[in-house]
Amino acid sequence: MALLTPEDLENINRQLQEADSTVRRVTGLDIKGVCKDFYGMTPCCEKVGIVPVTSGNGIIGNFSGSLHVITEYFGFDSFVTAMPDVSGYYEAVRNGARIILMADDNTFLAHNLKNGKIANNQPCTGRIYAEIASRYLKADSKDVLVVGLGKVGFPGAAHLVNKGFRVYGYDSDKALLEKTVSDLGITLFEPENPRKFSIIFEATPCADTVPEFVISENCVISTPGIPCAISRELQEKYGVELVMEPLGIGTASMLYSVL
Ligand SMILES: NC(=O)C1=CN([C@@H]2O[C@H](COP(=O)(O)OP(=O)(O)OC[C@H]3O[C@@H](n4cnc5c(N)ncnc54)[C@H](O)[C@@H]3O)[C@@H](O)[C@H]2O)C=CC1
Ligand SMILES: NCCC[C@@H](N)C(=O)NCCCC[C@H](N)C(=O)O
Repeated sequence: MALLTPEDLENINRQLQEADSTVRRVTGLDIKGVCKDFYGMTPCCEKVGIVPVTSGNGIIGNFSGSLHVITEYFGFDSFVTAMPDVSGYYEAVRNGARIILMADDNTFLAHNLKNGKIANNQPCTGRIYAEIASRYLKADSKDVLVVGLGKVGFPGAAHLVNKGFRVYGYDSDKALLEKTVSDLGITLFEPENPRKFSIIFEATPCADTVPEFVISENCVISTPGIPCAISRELQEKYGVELVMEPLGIGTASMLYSVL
């Protein structure tokens, strides 16, 4: 899995605010409003214990601190434990955490100790970015292009199929693409038969994966993928609404899903 870097998380509060204003333009709701509508739940100051984890590549400098900013932004009462790992988990529970947030190099989870619900960041991220894309107020059809059908992209594509969108899928892994087309009953997107989309959802660990010939004027590109799926130049040339943020929207989706 491509790991976050401290640079990705710089000034997370500003990144979150910018993403929120884009989501408002795209959907008419802020991120909180989309989460509330999507999950049918509203937080009421649940206490969130954030536990740093030292395994694998170890602690990412501002990861826990960013989660503290993010949880507070979405109306939760959160704290980062002084200790990491098992001691940190113990500390979180002893200090009254109702929801635990913690991540190693492979899994980022939210666990509600009271109702037993547990969430994984990858599917939660895919679904919420797909949900935001599906609510685009200026969409010209129900056709959606999905680029990247992995642990984030596949759940997002499945969500769009369930919502009745016509999903055109593309992934550089041909075997995965073929299997996903048959599993989800989506349409294989063939770059040799170019067409434009007003809704695009991207979830790959590569830059510039969305080619110019699929971008329509004022389209929405909803993309958790890091680095960015299009250049700043293309974004400005087509007036693209770019929904992109490195951690907060996916974390909000996890938290709402365990309420
Ligand atoms: N913003 C956020 O909150 C989050 C962002 N991410 C990011 O989302 C991205 C995807 O994560 P995962 O789904 O876990 O990775 P993954 O490795 O499971 O899936 C990525 C998929 O993209 C495909 N791909 C790679 N390059 C491509 C290209 N040039 N064109 C088309 N397809 C291409 C791969 O074949 C793979 O199927 C990563 O960059 C990850 O860091 C992940 C979780 C949360
Ligand atoms: N964008 C959300 C998905 C994050 C994921 N790609 C990642 O970097 N996971 C590694 C997190 C490691 C955290 C570390 N163990 C700590 O606790 O600081």
